[in-house]
Amino acid sequence: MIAAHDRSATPPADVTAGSRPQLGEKKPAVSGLVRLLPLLRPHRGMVLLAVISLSAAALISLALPMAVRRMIDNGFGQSDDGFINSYFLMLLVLAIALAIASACRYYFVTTLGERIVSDLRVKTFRNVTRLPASFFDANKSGDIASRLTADAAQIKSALNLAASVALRNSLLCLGALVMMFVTSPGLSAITLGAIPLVVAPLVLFGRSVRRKSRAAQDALATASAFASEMIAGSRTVQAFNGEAAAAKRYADDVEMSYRSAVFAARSRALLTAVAIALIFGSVVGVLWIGAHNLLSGTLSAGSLSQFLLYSVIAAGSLGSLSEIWGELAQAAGSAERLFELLDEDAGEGEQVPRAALSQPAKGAVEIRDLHFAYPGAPDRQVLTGLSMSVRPGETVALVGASGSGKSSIFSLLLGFYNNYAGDISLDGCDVRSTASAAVRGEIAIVPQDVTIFATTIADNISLGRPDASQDEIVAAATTARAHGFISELPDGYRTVVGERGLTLSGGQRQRLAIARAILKNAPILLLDEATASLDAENEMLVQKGLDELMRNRTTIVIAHRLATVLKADRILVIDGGRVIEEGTHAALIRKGGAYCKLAELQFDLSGSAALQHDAA
Ligand SMILES: Nc1ncnc2c1ncn2[C@@H]1O[C@H](COP(=O)(O)OP(=O)(O)OP(=O)(O)O)[C@@H](O)[C@H]1O
Repeated sequence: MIAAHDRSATPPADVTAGSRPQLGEKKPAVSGLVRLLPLLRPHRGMVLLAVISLSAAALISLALPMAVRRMIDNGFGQSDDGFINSYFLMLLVLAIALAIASACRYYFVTTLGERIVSDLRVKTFRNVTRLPASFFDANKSGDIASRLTADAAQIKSALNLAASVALRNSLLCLGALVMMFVTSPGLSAITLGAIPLVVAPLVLFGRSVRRKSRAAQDALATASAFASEMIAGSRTVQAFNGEAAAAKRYADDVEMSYRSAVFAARSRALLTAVAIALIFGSVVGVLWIGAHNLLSGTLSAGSLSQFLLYSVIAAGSLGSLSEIWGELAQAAGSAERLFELLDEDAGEGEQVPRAALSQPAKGAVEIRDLHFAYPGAPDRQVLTGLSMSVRPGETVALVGASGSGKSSIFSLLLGFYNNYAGDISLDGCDVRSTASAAVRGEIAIVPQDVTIFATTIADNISLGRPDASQDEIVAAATTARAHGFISELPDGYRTVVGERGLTLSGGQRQRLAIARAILKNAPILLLDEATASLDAENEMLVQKGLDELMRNRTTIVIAHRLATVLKADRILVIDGGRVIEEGTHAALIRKGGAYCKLAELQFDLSGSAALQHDAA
């Protein structure tokens, strides 16, 4: 029987909408580091302490030249012994105060930097975990990880080093300029005229450094993404003798990042040279005029010394500001990359939930006229008007050629993609207008490709119910026929499994996944059977676990074995993204249509000749 719901229809226009851009395709945000400021808000107390110690250190530094002037004009000029002694004592006290203030400045600013970057990492990661499947289709996991590590580290070092020095030098520069005016307005006016000449090239160069360092970070992220993929797949790489090719590709990527970094370094070096030459050139010029003023008697020796010291402070702090400017520009590139991740819209396409699932859930699934294309390949229709319904407690098997769209149905049921046309409902509730978490709470999935995390066996089983008791975990594992092998592990349920469960066999990983689904105890079960990799004993154990899991639940199973289709209440044959046949195994074999041909290929039907006879 051809599926009653099968309707040919041209796909609605919006099916192909929703193509998701890759990270880095967007225009860089101009806000840069300024966006870090709101992160300071929760740490106001610490900010205040940092500002106080910073200002204290700057004020003390600024007081020193005044002391020098008074000493030259009053102490040395009038050979006053007592005056010199008390001034030196005061200088010592100032030096100690400066040391304490500088230490506090370093401590508070560094701690703030660490705090902000930690907060930013946590916030960004939280957002990343909520992003839709289309985001992960379009972006490499290594690149995302590199933003959370390398870019965050870059921001931290800029904040720790540069922000502390930058703020201190800005204060010093400003204070020194004011004091220069107080000391000698004439000389200061000449100095002021030189400032735009110094600042303009710095700003211009800063922009180019930022662009170049962003390119270096992007290139490094590409290399890191490739490296983490290769490390994760190291067994496959080695089995195919692909080490040399992988190493070469990584070397090429790293070389690219090196070249971008050298480019950025060249710009920064040039920036530093230009800044120092401009700043000290103007200081020398101004002092030359000051020396002539001293000779003509319009300026005292003490005042010229004071002016000299202030101009050295101003020039020195401007000089280091130019270096820090480069560092800050580099960090702005990193901040941009991190904020891109933070700004990714986790709720893309998700409307405000209007519907709520009825409780207790019954487990009815209804799909009507579903059209769907993956956002990354909007021109390729994967589902083309698929309709199916599953009653509560029923077991439905999906069969079909590879690539016919079976797993895509699971992805849509779980709400991973919203850019489809047609209707999907659970217990009469539209999936798209129900909160994703509520929909996913009703579904347990055992995927073909089981994901096991590098944590304890117990944590792996309780993924869907972190609050489950040890007894519940053991009970689920026992039902899934996993308790036996877990008990033999060195630390039992507390054994930490290798990354992606590599220290476990394929069958053991699958039984853990079944235990995970049993513990979740959801009314709807999605099962992507995977038996090809299992030996007979493991297959039997996995099958027993699955049988327990399927009892009294709505089950949709992508069937890979004959035993499953024989047990299913109904079989749906999927072809080209729609249901083309529907019925029991016997009925479909009798019909001699698409299922009959598929079953001969997919399941070894030679052993079931009797069954075919029966059907006939
Ligand atoms: N994330 C994705 N982005 C783009 N295309 C995809 C994506 N996932 C699957 N596809 C494509 O969608 C089509 C249907 O894939 P699907 O995984 O649903 O098939 P399937 O019937 O489950 O196949 P199999 O039995 O081999 O697992 C395939 O052509 C596949 O290339």
